[in-house]
Amino acid sequence: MQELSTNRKWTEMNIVETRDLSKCYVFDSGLRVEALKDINVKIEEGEFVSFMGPSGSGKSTLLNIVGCLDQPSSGRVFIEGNEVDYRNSPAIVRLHRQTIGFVFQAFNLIPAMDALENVCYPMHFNGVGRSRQKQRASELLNLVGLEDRMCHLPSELSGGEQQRVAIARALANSPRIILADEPTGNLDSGTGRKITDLMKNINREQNISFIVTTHDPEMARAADKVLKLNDGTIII
Ligand SMILES: Nc1ncnc2c1ncn2[C@@H]1O[C@H](COP(=O)(O)OP(=O)(O)OP(=O)(O)O)[C@@H](O)[C@H]1O
Repeated sequence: MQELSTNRKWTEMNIVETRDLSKCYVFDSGLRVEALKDINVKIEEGEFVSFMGPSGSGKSTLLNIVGCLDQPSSGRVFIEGNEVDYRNSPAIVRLHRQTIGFVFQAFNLIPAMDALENVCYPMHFNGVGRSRQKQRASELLNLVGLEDRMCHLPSELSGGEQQRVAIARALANSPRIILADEPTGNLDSGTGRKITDLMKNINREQNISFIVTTHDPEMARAADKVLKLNDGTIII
């Protein structure tokens, strides 16, 4: 009883929390890669947090586990105070539809859909009406500076423009958390700054928590908190 009430207190202020989270990849050869070792992080609602660290330090692995795209080897993850059960597929789908938005490093846009339709797509699964989908998608594409590219296919957009569509798509269902892997990594510095400002404005205005892996000092400066990883552990 006492343990339960302590757990509740610990989680209620945090939108994301990990406890002793570890990830170990084991290969057929017997080789083990300890990508994460006993990670404990607490991210408050509305916080903008950056994960920084050298290549291979575990940033993407941590982001993917928090985003329920991958499972930990051991340890626990709490989203909005609820422990994630990685075996409960319907619950994971709900988290992906309603709570967590993603920006992937490789964009992951649907090639046959234009920019507007790519942003509409996640809203379709949340039962948003067609005209509202188009209105919101159009507003979001305006926000990321692509008002004159709405009818372009991904193949007709630059890498930077595709990433901006991906950011607009991540915002489509007004998630509580956006997880972004190097969101400005493929943008020129001016566009990157606009995207950083946009993310920060949305973070402030809508109280959406952002967790971002980045090497970009501008993005790190925009963060409320920077967590530095090295060799699978948090060093700050
Ligand atoms: N699917 C996988 N199978 C085996 N090892 C993996 C896998 N994914 C990541 N790793 C290993 O886990 C460690 C952490 O990788 P991760 O991609 O999380 O690092 P990162 O900090 O995001 O790096 P980068 O900045 O280059 O993207 C690395 O040693 C990597 O080789």
